[in-house]
Amino acid sequence: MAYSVKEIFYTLQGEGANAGRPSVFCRFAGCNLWTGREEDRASAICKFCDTDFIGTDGDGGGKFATARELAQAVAARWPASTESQRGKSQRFVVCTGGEPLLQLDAALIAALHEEGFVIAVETNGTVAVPDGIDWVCVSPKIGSKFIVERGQELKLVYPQEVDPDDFLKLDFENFYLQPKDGPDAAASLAATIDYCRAHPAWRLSLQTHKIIGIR
Ligand SMILES: C[S@@+](CC[C@H](N)C(=O)[O-])C[C@H]1O[C@@H](n2cnc3c(N)ncnc32)[C@H](O)[C@@H]1O
Ligand SMILES: Nc1nc2[nH]cc(C(=O)O)c2c(=O)[nH]1
Ligand code: SF4
Ligand SMILES: [Mg+2]
Repeated sequence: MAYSVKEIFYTLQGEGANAGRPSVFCRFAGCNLWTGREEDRASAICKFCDTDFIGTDGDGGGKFATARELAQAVAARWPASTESQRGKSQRFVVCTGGEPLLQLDAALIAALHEEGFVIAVETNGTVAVPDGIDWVCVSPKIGSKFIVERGQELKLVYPQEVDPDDFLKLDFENFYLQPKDGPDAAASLAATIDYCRAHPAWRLSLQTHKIIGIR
């Protein structure tokens, strides 16, 4: 199948349990919870998205005809001079979007593994997770049909119209609350800090890339 990719870039994972880890980000175009157009935001299921995921015109973006071609484009972003530290490749790719699981399939998972990558995904939890992904981060959106009940990391944007503790029964290794960025960012941060202090099963996830001014 062909893949539509907004952008591919090398940065540090900013969020959650892998914050600080050098990573290639592969941002797929398109989402099932918002068109990405501002005029549709108010009527979207997911209304607080901070990302431009429309089209394939970003840095390193494009339409890729095969899994192998896309995996090679991801690998080309990993700096060659850093190969094999501490006796092994540190190659790490974060598949995000948009909603990456609308496109990430078995062929692409195999091709990224062949290129030596550990594969992480950032997903909204409405699409079944294919086998073989190494790190699954699920970020539920209230109002959507949530189906992914296990993974490495549940990262809930806060506040939303839900009690976060309702998610603690699910089978995740890490539970993070991430303050909702946007017009009420300061209030969201304060509320998130309060919630974590009162409910210590949760840890604070800051969007550190925004704080330090990288992508
Ligand atoms: C842009 S989404 C793409 C992946 C997937 N569609 C999802 O929602 O998980 C990547 C991450 O950014 C988070 N995010 C999006 N908008 C945000 C905002 N305004 N404030 C904080 N986190 C946000 C999402 O919840 C998700 O964890
Ligand atoms: N540095 C950095 N870390 C991130 N973690 C999740 C992101 C995303 O948009 O999925 C993101 C992003 O856009 N940049
Ligand atoms: S589900 Fe993810 S990509 Fe889609 S609109 Fe929401 S935050 Fe953005
Ligand atoms: Mg982002």
